[in-house]
Amino acid sequence: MTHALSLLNVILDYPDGDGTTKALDRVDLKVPAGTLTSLAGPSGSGKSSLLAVAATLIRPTAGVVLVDGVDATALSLKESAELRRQKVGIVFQQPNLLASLTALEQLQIGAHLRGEKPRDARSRGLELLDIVGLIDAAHRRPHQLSGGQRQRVNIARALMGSPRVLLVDEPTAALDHERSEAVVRLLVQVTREFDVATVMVTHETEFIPLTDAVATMRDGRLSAPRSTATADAPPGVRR
Ligand SMILES: Nc1ncnc2c1ncn2[C@@H]1O[C@H](COP(=O)(O)OP(=O)(O)OP(=O)(O)O)[C@@H](O)[C@H]1O
Repeated sequence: MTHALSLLNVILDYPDGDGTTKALDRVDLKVPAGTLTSLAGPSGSGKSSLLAVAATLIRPTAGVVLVDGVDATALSLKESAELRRQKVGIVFQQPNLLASLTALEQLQIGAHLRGEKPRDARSRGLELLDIVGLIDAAHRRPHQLSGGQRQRVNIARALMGSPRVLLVDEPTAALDHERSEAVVRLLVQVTREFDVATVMVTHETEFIPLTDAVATMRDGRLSAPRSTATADAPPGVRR
């Protein structure tokens, strides 16, 4: 089986006064394309650090990060930025949409920066807005969208560059229960549809059964991912 994302024996030390804080301690994680792994664990356990290393935003102290088979830790900063641009989509907790741009324009701006043809970017943007259920809101600005709709734009924007790896940081933190479940279901759907390897940090354990696997961080150590296929879904959560 090929893994679009692999972290092998990854260590991340942050300087902390005279010593260091071990944010990631010999972490191993392999995420096959087309699957979504939930990342759980208490505050301060290292979840955001893991996402940042997987996103090639932070270089680990030791270990290997393979993105679509390429060792990001062996690249120059410029080369790893290019790898990130081509292969990694990131969905931050807050959508951080630009207030003056429509939903479609939020998607087009990244494509413009990547030098893509405006016409191609427009049609891909519309296709993605359709997939996330926002085709009728394509020309609305952020203040005309609900929190759930803004998060959908955020997800569509992360998919614009056709990433191989999608990293999602607590996408439901600001949403009510119904919208949270819809966003997690959407993430599973796009993971399948675009055959992307997705990692989602979440505190909402009740939605984990909707995803393919779960791994738990504790004090920088990551448990081996466990398939959710046999896990009992909590009442009210349909698989
Ligand atoms: N830039 C930094 N410099 C120094 N220490 C840091 C830095 N970022 C995180 N840490 C430390 O690394 C450890 C892991 O933090 P991290 O933010 O990855 O955890 P987390 O599980 O994402 O927490 P939360 O759920 O609260 O976001 C913590 O001890 C934290 O204090």
